[in-house]
Amino acid sequence: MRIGILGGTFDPVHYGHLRPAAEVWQQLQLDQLWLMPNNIPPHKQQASASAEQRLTMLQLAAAHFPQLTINAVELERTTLSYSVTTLQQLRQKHPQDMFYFVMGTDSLVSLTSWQSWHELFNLCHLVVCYRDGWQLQADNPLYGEWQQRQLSPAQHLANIRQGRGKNSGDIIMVDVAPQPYSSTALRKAIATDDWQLCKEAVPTEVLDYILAQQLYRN
Ligand SMILES: Nc1ncnc2c1ncn2[C@@H]1O[C@H](COP(=O)(O)OP(=O)(O)OP(=O)(O)O)[C@@H](O)[C@H]1O
Ligand SMILES: O=C(O)c1ccc[n+]([C@@H]2O[C@H](COP(=O)([O-])O)[C@@H](O)[C@H]2O)c1
Repeated sequence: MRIGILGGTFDPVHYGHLRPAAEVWQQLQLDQLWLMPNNIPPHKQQASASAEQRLTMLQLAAAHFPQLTINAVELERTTLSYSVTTLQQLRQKHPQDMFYFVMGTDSLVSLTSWQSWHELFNLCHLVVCYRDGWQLQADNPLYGEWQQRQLSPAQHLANIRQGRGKNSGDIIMVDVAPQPYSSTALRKAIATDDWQLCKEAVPTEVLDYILAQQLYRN
C-alpha cells in the first residue's frame, strides 16, 4: 500500500490540515492517509490541550473526511515525537508499504533542524503542501537537496507506472488550495471570542467540543 502521513500537534486541528491532506490523498492516488498526532512536539512548547483532547478533536474532524484515518502510534511513546523514530518503527512493521510524510512549506524550510533529517529520505517520500507566506529560499541548507529531489505528483506517478519509482527520497510538491489558518491564530481567536474565524476554520463538532471542554480560553 501507499500511505500518506500528516503528522502534527493539532492543537487544535483545522481545515489547513484536513483539506490539504484530502487533496494529497487524491492527487497522489494514495491508498490511505493517516493523521498522526504527536505526543511531545520536538520543536514546540507542549500543546495546550491534552493528547486525549487533541485525539478526540481529530476523530470528530475526520468523520467528515472518509479518506482520512487517524494513527495514534506516537501517543504511545513518552519521548520526543521524532518523525525519524516513527518512520523507522512503521517501516519495520509494514515492510511492504511505501510511506509519504506530508508537511506544509513552513515545516520544509526548517527540515534540516529535525532529528537525523537526512535519514528521512531513506524511509519515506516527502510531500510538501503550499502554506501562505512560506517558501524555500536559495540560501536554505536544504535547497540543493530539494532541487535534486523535487517532483510534481504527475512526474512521481509516471515514474511508478513506468517501473522507475523509488521507495523513498522524492520531494513531491503538491499544489493545494491555500488554507489561511493556523492553530496559533485559532487559539488566539478562541481566547478573544473571535468566533467568525473559528467557524470558518474548524468543523462545527470540533468547535462544540472546544467550547464544552473550555479549551484555549486563556
Ligand atoms: N494552513 C495550512 N496549510 C498547509 N499546511 C499546514 C497548514 N497548517 C498546518 N499545516 C501543516 O500541518 C502540519 C501540522 O501542523 P500543526 O499541527 O503544527 O499546525 P499549525 O497550525 O502549524 O500549529 P501552530 O500554529 O500551533 O504552530 C505541519 O506540517 C504544517 O506545516
Ligand atoms: O523529527 C523531528 O525532529 C521533528 C521536528 C519538528 C516537527 N516534527 C514533526 O512534524 C510534524 C509537524 O510538527 P509541528 O511541530 O508543526 O506540529 C509533527 O509530526 C512533528 O512531530 C518532527
